[in-house]
Amino acid sequence: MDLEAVSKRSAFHAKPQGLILQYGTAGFRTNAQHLDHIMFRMGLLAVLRSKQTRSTIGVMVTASHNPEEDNGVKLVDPLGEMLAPSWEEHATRLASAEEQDLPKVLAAIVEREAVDPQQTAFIVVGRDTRPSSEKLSQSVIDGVTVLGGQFHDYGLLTTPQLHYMVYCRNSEGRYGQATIEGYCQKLSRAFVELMKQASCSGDGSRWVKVDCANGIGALKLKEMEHYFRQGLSVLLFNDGTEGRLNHLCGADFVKSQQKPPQGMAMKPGDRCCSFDGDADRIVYYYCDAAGRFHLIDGDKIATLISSFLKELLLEIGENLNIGVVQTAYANGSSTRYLEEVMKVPVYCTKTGVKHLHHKAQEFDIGVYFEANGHGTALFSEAVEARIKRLAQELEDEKGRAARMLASFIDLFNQAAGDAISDMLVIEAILALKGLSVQQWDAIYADLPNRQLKVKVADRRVISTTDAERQAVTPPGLQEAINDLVKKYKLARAFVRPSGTEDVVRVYAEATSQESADTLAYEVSLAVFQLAGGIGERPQPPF
Ligand SMILES: CC(=O)N[C@H]1[C@@H](OP(=O)(O)O)O[C@H](CO)[C@@H](O)[C@@H]1O
Ligand SMILES: [Mg+2]
Repeated sequence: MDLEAVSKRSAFHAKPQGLILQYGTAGFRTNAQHLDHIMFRMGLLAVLRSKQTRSTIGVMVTASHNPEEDNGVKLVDPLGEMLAPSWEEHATRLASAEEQDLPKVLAAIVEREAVDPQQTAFIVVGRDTRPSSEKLSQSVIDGVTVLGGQFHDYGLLTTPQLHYMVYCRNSEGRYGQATIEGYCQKLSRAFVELMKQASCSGDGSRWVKVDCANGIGALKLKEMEHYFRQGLSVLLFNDGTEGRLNHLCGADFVKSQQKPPQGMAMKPGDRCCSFDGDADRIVYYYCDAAGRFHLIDGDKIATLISSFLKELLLEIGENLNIGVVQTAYANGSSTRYLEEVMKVPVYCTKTGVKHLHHKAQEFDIGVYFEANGHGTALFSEAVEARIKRLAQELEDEKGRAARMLASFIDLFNQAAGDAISDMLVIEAILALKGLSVQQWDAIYADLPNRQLKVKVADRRVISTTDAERQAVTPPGLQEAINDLVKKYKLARAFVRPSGTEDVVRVYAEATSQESADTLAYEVSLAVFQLAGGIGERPQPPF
C-alpha cells in the first residue's frame, strides 16, 4: 500500500481545518459542501475493510430523508449489513485526521485490524439523485483506486439495492444476481407468483399511489414497474420531475407531521404510501370519508407481516421461532397487540436499524421495523432451505401455504429495509387476505403520542439504559420523568440524545392526544432544566 500516493492524492480532497464529523447512526451526514474529503477517506477505509474481510464492501452516497443540500455516506458490510461498530470508530478517526496525520491513522487501522496489504479489495458504489451525489461518489472512487482497490460503480441506486448487491456478491450468487435486472426479477417473480394466488379472491386490478419524495425511488419504480405490472399498478407522485427532494413530502415528513405529502392527489379510501429519499423507508396512509388522515406506520406494517407469516406457518404445520423487534418508539398498542393477541414475542433494541437487524438474526424468522417505516423480515438459512423443500414436497393447502411462504422469503430484501420490497410484500398480503387499507388500520388503535426536540449544550450528558427507555444521567432526570408519567393513565415517556441531529429527543404517549402533548411538553421542560438546555425554553406543542 502506497501511503505516499495517498497523501499526494488527499491534497485534492483537502479537509476543512478543524472540521470534526462523527460516523453516526446512519454514517456521515451534513451539508454536501463539507463532504468531499470524507468521501475520499471512506473510499480508503472501504478498501481496508474489504481486504480484512476478503469480501466485497459497499459504499452508498446518500443523506436519505435529509434536505437536498445535504449528503452523506455509509459503508455496507459483507452480508449487506451496516458497518461493524469497531470500524465506525476507525471511520470517525480517519475522517477527523488532519492532512499530515492521514498515513499514520491508516497504518494504525491496518495494524489494529491485521489487514493484509497484499489482499485484493473490491468495492461497489451507489448513489442517490442529489445534485451533489455524482461528484461525491467520484471522490469515493478516487480513494478506492489510490489504495489499489477494484470497484464497480452502480451509479443511481436505492440504498437497499446497494445492500442487496453487496449481499449477492458475497454469497456467490446464492442470494441472487448482483445486477438491477437480477433485483427486479427476483422480487417481481415472487410477487407475481403470490398475486396469482390472490387473483382468485377477485382482485385483478390493484393499484397503489406512491409518493416518491422526489427521490431515487421514482426512477427505480419506473425501471421495475413492467416486471410486476401483472400484479400491481403504481401511480407515482413526487417523482422528481418538479419538486425538491424530501421537501414537504416523503415518509419522514408524513410520519413526523402526521399529514399527507404535498403533490399527491388523494381521494377518500385511496391506498397511498410514501418512500423516503433513498427508498429504505415506507409508510402507508389513507383519508376517510370525513377527510381525516390516517397513518399506518412501521409498527402496523410489522404487525401485518408477522401475523401473516405466523398464519402461514400454522397452515404448513411448522412450529418455528418467530420474533418481532422494535425500538422504544414503537406505539404501546402495537406491542400489546403483538404480545397479547398474536402471542408473538416482542423485543426492544436501541434506535438505529443495525441494532434491530442484529437482534432479528437470532430467530428462525425475525421481523423488525422502526416506527418510521424502516424494516424487513429475516429468515435463517436453515428455515429458508426447509420451507423451500416443503414447498416442493407438500401438497394441497399445506403445499400452497409453503409455496407462498417460499415466495415471501424471496420477496423480502433480507439485506436491509427496502421500501420497494416492503411495498410489494404489503400489497401481496393485503390482496391474499382480501383486506382493505381501513381494515388493516383497524387491527388496533394507536395510542396518541408526541415527539419533541430539546436543544442542550451537550447532548452527551444524557446517557440511557434498558434500550434507551431509562435515563441514567444526568442525576434526577429519570425520577422527574417517572413523576410526570404517573400523572397520566397508561402513559409512557422517555428521552435520548439523537444519533443524527444535535438535539435530545422526547417521546410521550398516553390515552388522549392532549395528555400525550402535555406530558411531552413537561418532560421537555425537565430535560431543559436538568440537562443544560440552551436557547428558548421549550414551548407547548398545542
Ligand atoms: C426517532 C427516529 O425516528 N429516529 C431516527 C433517526 O435517529 P436518531 O438517532 O433519533 O436521530 O435517524 C435514524 C437514521 O435514519 C433512524 O434509524 C432513527 O429511527
Ligand atoms: Mg432512508
